[in-house]
Amino acid sequence: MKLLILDRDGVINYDSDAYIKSVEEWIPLPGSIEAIAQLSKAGWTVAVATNQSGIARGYYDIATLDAMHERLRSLVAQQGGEVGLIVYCPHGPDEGCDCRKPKPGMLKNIAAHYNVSLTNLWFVGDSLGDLEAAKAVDSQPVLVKTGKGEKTLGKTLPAGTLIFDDLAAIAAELIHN
Ligand SMILES: O=P(O)(O)OC[C@@H](O)[C@H]1O[C@@H](OP(=O)(O)O)[C@@H](O)[C@@H](O)[C@@H]1O
Ligand SMILES: [Mg+2]
Ligand SMILES: [Zn+2]
Repeated sequence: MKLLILDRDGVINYDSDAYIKSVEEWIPLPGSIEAIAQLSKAGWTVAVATNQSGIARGYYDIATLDAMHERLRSLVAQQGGEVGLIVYCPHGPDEGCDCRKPKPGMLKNIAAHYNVSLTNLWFVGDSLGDLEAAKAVDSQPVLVKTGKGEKTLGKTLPAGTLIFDDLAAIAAELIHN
């Protein structure tokens, strides 16, 4: 099956150093909803793996997070597509969980859900931790320049990292090649 895993903040929606704390603050990046819908209609399953330490920090609750993801699903459905499994890490950096990126726990979870190999599976992110999570399980790290991507570009990237301007460019590449 054609499975693509996306980071959320900075890839699908605008990110903020103050966290995305409400549905109102959850604003899709230009072209991202269309890109997901087009990928979905082209036979791709689009899943999401997102760190949400704002839960542990008390900035917002699970119900609010679920409402953001319902909004994402609704917007993509309005364009004739659908969003696959959305997995999040609600823990803080000091809790030592197995799911917080750069650990690959969420990627493993999603691959197991769909019963597919992680090898060379594209994982799209804007932060170095996203790319490192992909590398840790021999998936393909893919950096977008949106969100924190431009800043991440200045760091040492995992070997073989692919770089795209945004999610729309990735959709064009995957659908037309
Ligand atoms: O990019 P994804 O994984 O979808 O989500 C990132 C968010 O959970 C937040 O992650 C935080 O990092 P810390 O969790 O505080 O290290 C900060 O980078 C925030 O700016 C950001 O909104
Ligand atoms: Mg991000
Ligand atoms: Zn976690």
